[in-house]
Amino acid sequence: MTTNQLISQIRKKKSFLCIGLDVDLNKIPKHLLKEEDPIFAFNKSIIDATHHLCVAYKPNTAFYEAYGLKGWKSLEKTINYINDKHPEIFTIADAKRGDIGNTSSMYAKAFFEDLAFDSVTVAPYMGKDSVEPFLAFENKHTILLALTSNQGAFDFQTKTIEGKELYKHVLETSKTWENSHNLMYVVGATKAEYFADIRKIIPDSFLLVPGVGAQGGNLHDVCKYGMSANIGLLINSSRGIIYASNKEDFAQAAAVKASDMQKEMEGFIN
Ligand SMILES: O=c1ccn([C@@H]2O[C@H](COP(=O)(O)O)[C@@H](O)[C@H]2O)c(=O)[nH]1
Repeated sequence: MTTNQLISQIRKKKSFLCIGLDVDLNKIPKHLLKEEDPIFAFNKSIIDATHHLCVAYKPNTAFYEAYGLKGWKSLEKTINYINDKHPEIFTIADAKRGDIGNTSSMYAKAFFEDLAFDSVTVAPYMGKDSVEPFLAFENKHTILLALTSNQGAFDFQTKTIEGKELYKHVLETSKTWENSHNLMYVVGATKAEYFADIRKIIPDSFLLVPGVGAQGGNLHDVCKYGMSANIGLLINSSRGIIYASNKEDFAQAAAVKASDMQKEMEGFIN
């Protein structure tokens, strides 16, 4: 998917909501456990109930890898279902990959070719040659971890090196890499006070923003300080939406939560 297609979808739906599909068999409604593939059955119901309210879905691969081969099959069925039924929706494999170039190329093939995701999250720690193999895929997007939503972000990412915080080095240096137009960045909603500085370095790039809801981040502040001329935000909520109810009405309850967020977002789109 091109960035322009993503922007058109945002303007059409008046939403920049990304729903995180982080499926935990201990949290889904009990009646689904008798299905042949409970994870896919859960995702299908959530997608059917929310696709008109969001512009992106983000399965975190950990929640599928934890169930071995069966989990990976559920992930494959989920991405195929989204791509078949709602090809306009942007898909994110939250896998946080990155390795020596030779290995990164295989990660990129796995997520962009085999699973046909539009984007994958990648850790910047191993540098240019670990990220460029992902960037080589045109109309696929590499979402680099810049300033994450967790407390541990302060261990390294905000430390000053040569007069500048590490996350700023990540933003500035990554802009010089080949095919950097295919980059987006992860910035946590819990770090709203950093958005103005971040926008000085990357005014137009899309930011994937996790951390609203369950982690305490605030949608209003993220929009106020993080929005670009072309919106430039994908705000993710996972647990806050998909576990709104653990009863038979779980999909409708998820749609109500997603609709509340979409309505708040609508106010920021002109
Ligand atoms: O900085 C980061 C990067 C990724 N995540 C992931 O996003 C979702 C958040 O889930 P919630 O239930 O809405 O808290 C999850 O998959 C994280 O692994 C993040 O939270 N922060």
